[in-house]
Amino acid sequence: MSHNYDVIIIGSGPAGFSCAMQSSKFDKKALVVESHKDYLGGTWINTGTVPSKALREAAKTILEFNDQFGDHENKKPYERFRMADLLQYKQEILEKENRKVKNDLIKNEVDVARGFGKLVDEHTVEVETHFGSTETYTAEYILVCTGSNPVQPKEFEIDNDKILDYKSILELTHIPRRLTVIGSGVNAIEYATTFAALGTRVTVLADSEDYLTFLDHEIKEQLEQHFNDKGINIKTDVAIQDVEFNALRNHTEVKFNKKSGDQRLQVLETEHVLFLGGRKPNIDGLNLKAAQIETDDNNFIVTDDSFKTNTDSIYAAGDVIGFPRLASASFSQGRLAACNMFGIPALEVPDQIPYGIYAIPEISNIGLTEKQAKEMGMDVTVGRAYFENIAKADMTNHTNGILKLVFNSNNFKLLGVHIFGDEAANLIHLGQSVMAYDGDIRYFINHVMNYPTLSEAYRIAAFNGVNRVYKAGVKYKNILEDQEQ
Ligand SMILES: Cc1cc2nc3c(=O)[nH]c(=O)nc-3n(C[C@H](O)[C@H](O)[C@H](O)COP(=O)(O)OP(=O)(O)OC[C@H]3O[C@@H](n4cnc5c(N)ncnc54)[C@H](O)[C@@H]3O)c2cc1C
Ligand SMILES: NC(=O)c1ccc[n+]([C@@H]2O[C@H](COP(=O)([O-])OP(=O)(O)OC[C@H]3O[C@@H](n4cnc5c(N)ncnc54)[C@H](O)[C@@H]3O)[C@@H](O)[C@H]2O)c1
Repeated sequence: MSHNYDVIIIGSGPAGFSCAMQSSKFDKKALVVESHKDYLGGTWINTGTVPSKALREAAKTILEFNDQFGDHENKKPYERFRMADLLQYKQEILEKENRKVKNDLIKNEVDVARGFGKLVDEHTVEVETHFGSTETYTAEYILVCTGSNPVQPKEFEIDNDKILDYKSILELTHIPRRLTVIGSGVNAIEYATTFAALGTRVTVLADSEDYLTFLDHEIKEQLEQHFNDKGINIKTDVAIQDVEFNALRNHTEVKFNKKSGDQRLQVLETEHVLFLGGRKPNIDGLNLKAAQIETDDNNFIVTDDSFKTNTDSIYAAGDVIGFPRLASASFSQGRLAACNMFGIPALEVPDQIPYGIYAIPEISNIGLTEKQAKEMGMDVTVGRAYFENIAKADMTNHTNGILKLVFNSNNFKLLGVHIFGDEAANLIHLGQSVMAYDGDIRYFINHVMNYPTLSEAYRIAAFNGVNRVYKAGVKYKNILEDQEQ
């Protein structure tokens, strides 16, 4: 049977975009269906990764300026900088990234259908356009990559004025003096530090006993120290009872209690509340049952390692299939889905992927934490470098940071890298490459690296680790010679 397209891709986020591009490079005819009226790029470009990071970069610049040159007018950033300028900066970047996606699709002859897509059967997608008409398309394969949307709070309502969510925080008209963030995921920590950088007094309320539990314990300690220094107050194990704007007192009240210990009701007065309580897959209205697509208990679409669902012609990728729900991973998943559909050999997404938290400063990690490695019975040693000992960090005034290497004490194989500090999300890739090629930490000693750079932290941490194994420095020569043989 002949179809209109080789592949129909429902959703134009990173998973859909990369599947479309890879399919087109394979000379396959692709159609992207996107329900957003104006923009391509999904959460990635419009409400998630790109705008939140653009806002963060603007806040970081303001912080750096204040830290480096002082606050001579004795004013807080929220009194000196206009949120409108920050928002305009974010908007310009968002528009720029949107144009790139649009142009790339045009250049690669990928068709785009604007409207809400739903499955009719294993090869057919119906698109309801914004004008109320319906178009039907068929393809040999379909990729479902519809992303995710915010979970709504149970205890109160988002009014998008005083009580904000993922989207409305990006439209805030002024820098608040006080902000309460509800949630304790990556997003909550990123926004908490972004607004703290702008001079906002931030409180984070987390429903769990702990947060960011995947971090190495020393990185977490650094983060908590940083929260103390910046006056960011984190309350864990909290049950929210209500959030309400009090017009008489002109502030927003958050009523909550601790889940254990003293459970008396507490009231927090704040200017704005930002609810970041997690996200759920976009499957409503997709009519997955028309193609008997299986979902798990949390409504994420189930796929195998090739991103194929239980129906042979239908693949799924990105947030809609669950963990790790990152733009970074979604790009790879979408591309690999295209390779697998069209029988082009490709490597799988490696087990070890880096995680980047764009707090100010950044946090990034890959591989085993020190505790995990020890729990697995491995003989491990760690090497540390503190940014205060790195010349580049002095020059850029970013001396608050640590890079920690976790490695096998017997053969120096690198098992994990954990960084807290400026450019951590970028720096991690050097460690990632060494790990991917099964390398050991002597790489960082034996290779000449540009100077001054923050990458010097790898060299210092490697020396520190080797020292620790050999206790005294006298055995360096042997170690380095061993490796050359
Ligand atoms: C605030 C925030 C910050 C983030 N920061 C980062 C970060 O720094 N790094 C990182 O790696 N990840 C980050 N993420 C996560 C990242 O944005 C997502 O993992 C990624 O966008 C998921 O990509 P996707 O392709 O699955 O879906 P999306 O990007 O969500 O795109 C899905 C698209 O499908 C469309 N769609 C949905 N249903 C239909 C339908 N039925 N018909 C047609 N179209 C439909 C939607 O309109 C949307 O455009 C962040 C997320 C948020 C919320
Ligand atoms: N740098 C990055 O890579 C990056 C940045 C931001 C977001 N993301 C991704 O976007 C997605 C969403 O991230 P997120 O951090 O918003 O969500 P999340 O699901 O990671 O975390 C939400 C947290 O909020 C808590 N929570 C939920 N309801 C609550 C309530 N009523 N009171 C107090 N706490 C409550 C939950 O226990 C959970 O810990 C994730 O997939 C994340 O990985 C990635």
